Amino acid sequence: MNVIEARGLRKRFGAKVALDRIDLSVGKGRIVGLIGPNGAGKTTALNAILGLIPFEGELRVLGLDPWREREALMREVCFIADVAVLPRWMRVSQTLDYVGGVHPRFDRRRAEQFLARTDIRMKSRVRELSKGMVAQLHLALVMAIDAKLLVLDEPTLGLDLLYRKEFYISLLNDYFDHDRTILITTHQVEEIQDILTDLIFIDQGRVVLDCSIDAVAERFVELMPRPEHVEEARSLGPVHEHLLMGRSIMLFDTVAPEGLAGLGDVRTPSVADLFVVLLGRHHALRRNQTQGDRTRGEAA
Ligand SMILES: Nc1ncnc2c1ncn2[C@@H]1O[C@H](COP(=O)(O)OP(=O)(O)OP(=O)(O)O)[C@@H](O)[C@H]1O
Repeated sequence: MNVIEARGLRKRFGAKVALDRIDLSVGKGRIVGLIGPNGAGKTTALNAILGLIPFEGELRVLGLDPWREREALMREVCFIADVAVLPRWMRVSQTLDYVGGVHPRFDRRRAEQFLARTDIRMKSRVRELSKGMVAQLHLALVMAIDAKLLVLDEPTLGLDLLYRKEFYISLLNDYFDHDRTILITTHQVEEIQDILTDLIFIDQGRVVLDCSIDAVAERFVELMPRPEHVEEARSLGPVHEHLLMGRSIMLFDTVAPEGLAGLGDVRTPSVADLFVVLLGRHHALRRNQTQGDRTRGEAA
């Protein structure tokens, strides 16, 4: 059974379609990056998965309908939101008391062990902590809950580079195992690409790419052809080409790398480069569709 299974998932806010019939399958033991520009529908997708909003279409999370069976789902799921806040008047020890009181799967000792490795003191009040420390405390609370699915919506927003790195290292070393699944949204793709097992690009409520990181390496190749081979490389149909310091850089989709290697330097594109190219194509496609619809409308 997949941890998340969506078929034709749709969410409208009035006339605005935030999710446009998307399909998703996320298996156990995966670390999935849900990547998209502002307004793409990421938070809406997470909210549907967490049972926070009603939706159209089919959606199962850990075999449950998140909207109808939210209570049961909440026992198995943890969540850090981009607007995550902890009560500022509480002492750190009281936040542990609180989560211990409301969540049957909270292991207080685990949270304490994690916090012992930070500069956070049990007696401090939340308002005395820096933004990075609040994120660490939040992570300590969440990681001490024995959940099957952890959902992180921009968890490192506003943190400096060191805290961001530390956050993801802790997540991998202290939390992740192959029985758990992590779903992360972030705009800082470069920082998480090494920890992801899967990538989902979403734009304007639609899934633009859904594949494993291993499949990305098999499917996409970036080529910097030697000047004498530029035309030959072009004839192989790159999905994108741009110039960098006078040299052509081409992106190929499902073209055997062996055929390209003789033409220049090949490498796997970074997730950020792939994102820019695929999103650009998706925008152009949607623009053409809209123009086509308009022209057909006028003709009719
Ligand atoms: N409660 C709401 N009422 C009306 N429109 C909404 C609501 N929530 C989201 N939307 C719209 O749905 C679309 C998707 O929003 P969403 O917050 O899911 O995007 P996002 O990918 O998380 O963006 P960001 O990266 O900026 O957080 C946007 O156009 C947004 O304006």
